[in-house]
Formats: sequence, structure tokens, C-alpha cells
Amino acid sequence: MIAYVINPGSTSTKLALAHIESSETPELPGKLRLTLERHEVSHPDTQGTQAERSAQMRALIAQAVATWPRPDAVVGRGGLIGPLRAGTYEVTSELAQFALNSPYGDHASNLGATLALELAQQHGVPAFIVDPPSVDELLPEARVSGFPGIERSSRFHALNARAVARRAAHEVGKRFQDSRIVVAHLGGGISVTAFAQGRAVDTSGALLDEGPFSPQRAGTLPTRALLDLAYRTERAELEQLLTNEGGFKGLVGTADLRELEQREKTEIEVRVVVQAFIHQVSKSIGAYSAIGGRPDAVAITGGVARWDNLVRRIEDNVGWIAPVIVLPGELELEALAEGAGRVLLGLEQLQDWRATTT
Ligand SMILES: Nc1ncnc2c1ncn2[C@@H]1O[C@H](COP(=O)(O)OP(=O)(O)O)[C@@H](O)[C@H]1O
Ligand SMILES: CCCC(=O)OP(=O)(O)O
Repeated sequence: MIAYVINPGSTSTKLALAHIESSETPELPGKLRLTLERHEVSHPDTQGTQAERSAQMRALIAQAVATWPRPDAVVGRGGLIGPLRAGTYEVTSELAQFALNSPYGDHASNLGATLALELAQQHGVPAFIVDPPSVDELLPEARVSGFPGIERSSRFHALNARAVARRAAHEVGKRFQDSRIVVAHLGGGISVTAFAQGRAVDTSGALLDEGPFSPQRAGTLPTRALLDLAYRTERAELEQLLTNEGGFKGLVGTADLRELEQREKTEIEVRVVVQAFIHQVSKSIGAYSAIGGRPDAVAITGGVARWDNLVRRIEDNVGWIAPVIVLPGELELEALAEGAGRVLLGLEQLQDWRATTT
């Protein structure tokens, strides 16, 4: 089987030509063998209008796939399309349009369904999305916020976190469905999620929800201080500031942690903020490790997990909880290909978007 894989991010779109075949054995039911040819398309300049940037991106993607063999399906990263179960969904025009104008928030992943559908229609094959960031499997007690009318939500790196949790469970000799895993995704966004028996039972979220600050997002803030800030800042402007001018960007002037890895060695104010990040991530891992019993493993992933010395300091704080599995970068292209492959090979049923919205 051949699948085109499309993963739109905030700064680039990652693509892959995936060759997928079953490698099932009685001991490993549903196991797939994947071969991925990876490509990356840097996003056009941000000067143009949304429509111009979108047209430029489509042209660059079309150019990248022009010589690829005909696919059996196209699979894209899903978007914020409402609370739903984890799984693989067929992209319809309705789903694609909903994602483009989602009432659940704006994010680069909202474009994945449309890009997949457009390419799939050119080849007369189905388009899929897998484990969108709005996967919502929270425990009822995890939804309670502490104030009437405010409910905690589930918006996190579901695609990568689930794939990493599966990998971590395997590394400690467990099946994902029979394990407890805490996953800290340290990327452009940060999310810390507790998985129990294959379900994301609680998460910090990643889009101005809760949790540690990120390279440019604010994370959880003291409520009183946030109230004061809210009453002297126009709402849309404040949302933009907390989303793009918070975190490391707001505190030490850059969201590039490769730069900060060097600056930390000589600049005390950078070292304090890096230590604060480690402190917050460690606290969050500890909190999400206290749900239903000690986890079988803690996994640290995302681009920031490439900072070895930073990850080591987090491990020093949380290593007493459970074995720490480090998977720098992300497994999103693999997870998208596997999700499509499981359906194409008849190993898994499609989820129905309209029926499964929780
Ligand atoms: N080798 C590295 N060392 C430290 N930080 C890194 C490294 N590589 C990437 N990062 C940081 O990871 C973050 C991006 O994470 P990534 O998961 O790639 O992004 P996205 O969430 O957009 O997919 C950026 O803040 C970047 O500075
Ligand atoms: C809903 C979480 C998605 C997210 O924050 O992704 P990035 O870290 O890639 O921005």
C-alpha cells in the first residue's frame, strides 16, 4: 500500500511517501512495516494574505509529490474539529471545511484535512486524518475546573503523544492498552498527558490551556495577575501576546532553544528561565504521574527533547517515578501512515466524525 502523508506545522509542512505492509504475527497483532521517504516544505513568507500563503504552500506540495507513484490514500494531520475519540477518520468536504473555520481554535493542523482531501481527489482515492489534536478521552473528574461554567478541555499533541506512549509501553515490555504512560511533548507547544489503558485520561492541553510555558506560549499563569493583565489589555491582543509573545520568547527574547542552550552558559537570566522551564515540566510530569497509580514509564518528546542536558535535568527530577524514555522530535508522520495503513489493510475500522464527537 502507498500513502501520501501531510503534516502542516507552524513553520513548515512535513511530507512523506509511505510504503505500508502488514507484518502481523500471532504475538504482534496489527503490526505494520513502514518505509517512509521524508520531505519538508518550508512555508512561504508570511507577508502575503492567508489565501496567497495557502496557494504558495499548495504549489510547493504539488511540486514535491509530482514524481511520486499513485497513492492508495492520502492522510493528513487532523485539526481542532471538536472533542472526539482517538482513531482514523475519513475526510469529507464537510469535515475539511469545518476544520478550516473551526470554532475550537486556530492552528496549523486545521489545514491538514483540506490538503489531504485535495490531493486524494486528484487521484480518486480516500483521504484520512488520524488522532486529531482535539482527541478528548478525559476522565469526568478531569473535566472539572473548580468554577461553574468553566470546563477543562482536551487539546493536545494527541497524534505524537499516543504514538510515543505506544513506543514507551513497548520499551518497558507492555502493550499500550495495558499500561500507564505519562508523555511530555516539548515542542512549539507543550503538553503533558497521562495515558491509562490506551486512553488520554488527563492532559495539560497546549493552547492557552494549562501546563508549563513553551518556547512562545505562556502556560498556566497566576489567576489574580492574569485578571489584572486582562483588564488592561484588549482580549484579542492579549490572546495573541500569550500565544506568541509568552514563554521563552517573552522572557528572554527568543523561541529558539538552540540559541538558549549556548546563552545559558554565560547569561544568568537565561539560566534562571531555563531552570524555571525544567521546574515546571518536572512538576507537571509529577502531577500527571499521580493519576490512578504510578506510571510504567515517563516519555519526553518534541523538538526540545533534542537538548540533551536539559532533558537530563528533567530526568534527575522525575527519574524516581518511572523509567524515562526520550524520543526527540516526533513520530507524527509514522503515526499518520500507521493510522491510514490500519484502515487500508482492514486491521481497524474508521471512526465516524459526526457520530463520535464526545
Ligand atoms: N537541537 C535542539 N536543541 C534545543 N532545542 C531544539 C532543538 N531542535 C529544536 N529545538 C526546539 O524545539 C522547538 C520546536 O519543537 P518542534 O517539536 O520541532 O516544533 P513543532 O511543535 O512546531 O513541531 C523550538 O523551540 C526549537 O528551538
Ligand atoms: C493542540 C496542540 C497542538 C500544538 O500545540 O502543536 P504545535 O506544538 O505543533 O504548535
